[in-house]
Amino acid sequence: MNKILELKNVTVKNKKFKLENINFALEKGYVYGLVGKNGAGKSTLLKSIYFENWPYKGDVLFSGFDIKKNRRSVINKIGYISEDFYFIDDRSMAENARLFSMAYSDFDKEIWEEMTKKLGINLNTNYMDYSRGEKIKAQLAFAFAHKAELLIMDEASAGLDAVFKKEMYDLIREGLVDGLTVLLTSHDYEEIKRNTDFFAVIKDRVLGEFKENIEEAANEYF
Ligand SMILES: Nc1ncnc2c1ncn2[C@@H]1O[C@H](COP(=O)(O)OP(=O)(O)OP(=O)(O)O)[C@@H](O)[C@H]1O
Repeated sequence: MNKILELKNVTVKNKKFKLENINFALEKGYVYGLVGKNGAGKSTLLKSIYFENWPYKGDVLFSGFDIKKNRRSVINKIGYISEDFYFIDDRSMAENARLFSMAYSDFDKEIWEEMTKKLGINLNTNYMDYSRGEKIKAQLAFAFAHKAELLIMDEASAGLDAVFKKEMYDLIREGLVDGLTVLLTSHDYEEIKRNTDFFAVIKDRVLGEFKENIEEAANEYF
């Protein structure tokens, strides 16, 4: 198994909530879906993997490297796509890309220009003036431009129009061929069923195993 992300005995928590004993490994080239009711802990888990200020206990390995010890290089290879991503609100997207690209060693300006053009992103608009869908488009283009190997997508597709949703999953499918891996959450059962290869359910503060059969996973959910 060519593991891109592995969690070993991980505990994530915030002031009111704890998810313990999380163990899973994601193989490269697949889409993994996390399912769970509102408040189940999906975002807490994803934020803890990506953001330094969401500490966890246990080991999180990216391509075998401990994230805590190799944060800078690992973050270069992860695209985090959600409302929580941190572009600067009162700067244009062009300025945001200029500033943020400095932190990404593999940022490819040509891919950025090609993707933003393809997705119809107006780079002169301030980030805060984008609609929710436009923000997600910009984040996705940015992640592809810095050659992310893992996309963590927290409710990224919520509220997207049908055309962009299809475009987004088409881009993901193309990326999978080159070894991209995606870990996503969504509340849209049909969408997650159509676009995800493995599913895991968080229920009663426990994360179940990733399974190929969504019906089986969903039995635990409903
Ligand atoms: N910063 C925080 N401080 C305190 N409690 C928090 C914080 N963030 C989340 N929580 C609580 O932790 C629990 C898990 O929340 P989380 O956002 O991870 O769930 P979720 O599965 O992503 O939910 P949703 O599907 O509604 O987005 C909830 O009870 C929530 O109220």
